[in-house]
Amino acid sequence: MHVFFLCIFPPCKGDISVYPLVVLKCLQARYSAKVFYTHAGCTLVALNPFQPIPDLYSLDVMKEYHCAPQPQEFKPHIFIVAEEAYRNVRGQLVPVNQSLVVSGESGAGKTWTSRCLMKYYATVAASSSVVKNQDTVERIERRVLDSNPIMEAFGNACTLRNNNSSRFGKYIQLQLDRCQLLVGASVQTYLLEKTRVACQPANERNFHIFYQMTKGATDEQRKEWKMSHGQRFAWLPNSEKTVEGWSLFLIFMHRITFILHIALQILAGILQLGNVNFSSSSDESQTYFLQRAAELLCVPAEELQTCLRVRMLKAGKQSVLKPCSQAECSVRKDCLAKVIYAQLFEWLVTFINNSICAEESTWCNFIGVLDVYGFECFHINNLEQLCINYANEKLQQHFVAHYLRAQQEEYVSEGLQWSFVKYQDNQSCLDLIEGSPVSVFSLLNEESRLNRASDAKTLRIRMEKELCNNGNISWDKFSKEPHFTVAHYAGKVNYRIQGIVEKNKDPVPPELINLLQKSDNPLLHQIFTDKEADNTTCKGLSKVTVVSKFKNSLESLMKILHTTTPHYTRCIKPNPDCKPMTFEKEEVIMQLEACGIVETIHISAAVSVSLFMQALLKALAEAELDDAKDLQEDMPALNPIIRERGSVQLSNIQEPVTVRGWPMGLALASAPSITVSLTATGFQKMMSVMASLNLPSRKGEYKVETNQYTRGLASIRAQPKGSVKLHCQRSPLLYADRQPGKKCDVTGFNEILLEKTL
Ligand SMILES: Nc1ncnc2c1ncn2[C@@H]1O[C@H](COP(=O)(O)OP(=O)(O)OP(=O)(O)O)[C@@H](O)[C@H]1O
Repeated sequence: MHVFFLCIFPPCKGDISVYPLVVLKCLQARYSAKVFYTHAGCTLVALNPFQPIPDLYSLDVMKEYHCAPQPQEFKPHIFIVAEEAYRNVRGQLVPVNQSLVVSGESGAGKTWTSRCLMKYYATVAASSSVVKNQDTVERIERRVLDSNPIMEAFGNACTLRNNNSSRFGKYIQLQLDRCQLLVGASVQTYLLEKTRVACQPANERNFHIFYQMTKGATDEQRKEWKMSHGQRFAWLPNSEKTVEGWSLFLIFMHRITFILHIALQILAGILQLGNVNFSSSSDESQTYFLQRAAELLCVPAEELQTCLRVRMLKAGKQSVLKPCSQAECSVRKDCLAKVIYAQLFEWLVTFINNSICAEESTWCNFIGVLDVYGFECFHINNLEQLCINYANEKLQQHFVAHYLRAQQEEYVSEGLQWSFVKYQDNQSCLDLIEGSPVSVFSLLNEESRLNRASDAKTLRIRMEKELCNNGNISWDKFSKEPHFTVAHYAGKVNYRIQGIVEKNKDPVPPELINLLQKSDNPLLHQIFTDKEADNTTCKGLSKVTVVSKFKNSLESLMKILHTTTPHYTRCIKPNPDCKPMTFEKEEVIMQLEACGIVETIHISAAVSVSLFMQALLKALAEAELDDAKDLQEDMPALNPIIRERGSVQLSNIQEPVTVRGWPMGLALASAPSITVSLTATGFQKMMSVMASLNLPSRKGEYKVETNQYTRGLASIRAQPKGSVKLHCQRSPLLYADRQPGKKCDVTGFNEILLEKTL
């Protein structure tokens, strides 16, 4: 039997690693032309300009997008995403509720984007009713928008990567009534970085609210907060820098309610607590600050001191008191501050929700905005990064499922067999992290429940033994620090084991909770008494670990996401120094990997090669030629190639070009180059089919249009020695701005590029 080759290859050669580079070039060219938004498949890529762009988000622009018959034909913009979601609700397209998922690394522009989205809805979803019911509408829009700076004051901080970094994730649900008017909102938050209260990384700061208080306090407030002029606080490093959100804080102070005053008094107590030093040489100052802290927290000073200095050990029914070492006292002090701040933040979110949430009977649909931390990989990674990256894995899985579903719908409507395409998703990585019966989380939880100090080396050995069947985990046995490495969809991350179990336990000595429950501060008393009722604090037995709590909250989020129509926006930070108009390629390429854009291209490539082949076969079959059968018999040869993405050579890349006046467009078709063995008969039949199809030919090359199936094009040329070269292209993944009023014809776009290569 002779073996011939059917080569499908795209216009120019390269390999899989070239893809992100082409996307990069396109984004860079657009950035330097001050074009910050780009569509990439079903995702909007948003580059951070790091400077205000006049009129990009003005009221007029909002109206333009809102009123356009086809906003998607306008320049890519966050308002297209906003409007599309809004119209879906209006059209009651199932699923009617929408989720706008905004992701990206710290400083990439997620909060900015979320704010833009909220302002958009506060404008367009209210405008038509202003006349009807001005008071209510004005109030609710304002209240929703006003809740932002309050929450940012408590949950944001100045970090090395962003002067206004959100240290928590949030899902804001904008509630719409039957006429799609904004009638309320609610906020769900995730994983506040509470360690920052008592420990700020070098050159970073504590939460904004503390600086706003120390700078903005009136004399009267200073007195109330027992804060002398110019007093320095150990937990407020870098106080000399400008205070983020200070002007908003002043407005906030004017409108502040009585209960928020009480909350600020508690924060003042935390600041004084931070100045308590347990070294024996500073007994006097210890008493001084401790006294102030106790007064502000409304607890007896001696009891506070005892709680911080003496540990209660349970031995059967007996309790034994044991003095703590200096280091242990500090840990207890930090723990007290963290638990107070975390509970206060939770209370604040409930407080805000109570003031902005509409009554259930008044709203019927919602648009959710999800602003979560992006994938993180630092030099040292701990439990926080594991949780964040786990959340990103979950979201990536959701994104891929959505993306494939969208493609599936398109292809099924075109009569193609979707079942042919199998894609290996990130389930095995999720199994590794959260799966049952054994996973990283289950082992951490088991270890956390044992009543003994955890040993990093022993835990590593246990992990290795229990999880060795999962290919996503590995270990460098020669590393000094015990760690484990997880191969995430966005790259490998090393997690340090030392301290991870303690973080997961997040222990709060019961003595501290008892003390806070006795507080005369009504708010402090309330939040800790309520907590006891819901069993989440450490009264000893029913402690929920950090990963369990996070997993549960993420599962609820995923449940909501699964019932909504998602829209994805990936924010990209073009340089680490937050400089305007500076595009650093290495920085961007890492984020393209981390936000899953590269992964999407891979999937798209795997999908399209399969579908393209099907389309071609279908075209041949529809020409009523039996000969296509032989080709179909050879199709199974494609399966393994498609499944093992690594063996598929991707090489159909075009440089960014200017076509038909579309600036810096990019044709990035997603059909890779593959080699398939055909039988001699198969090859001959294929050639005779080609000849009988009456295709237009140029220089001995045939051009087949398969747009009715794939919106793609192919050109086929018989090669010497009996092989066939097939150029194929599908819809570009990334495309240029579409001209207003003119439908973007992606096929036409490809056609031009194809003509160039013929
Ligand atoms: N579209 C934009 N136009 C102008 N400036 C922007 C835009 N997007 C972001 N910025 C600037 O970038 C800064 C960082 O953005 P933002 O706070 O939204 O990042 P983030 O992704 O939410 O970061 P983190 O995860 O740390 O909270 C903003 O304070 C703002 O100065």
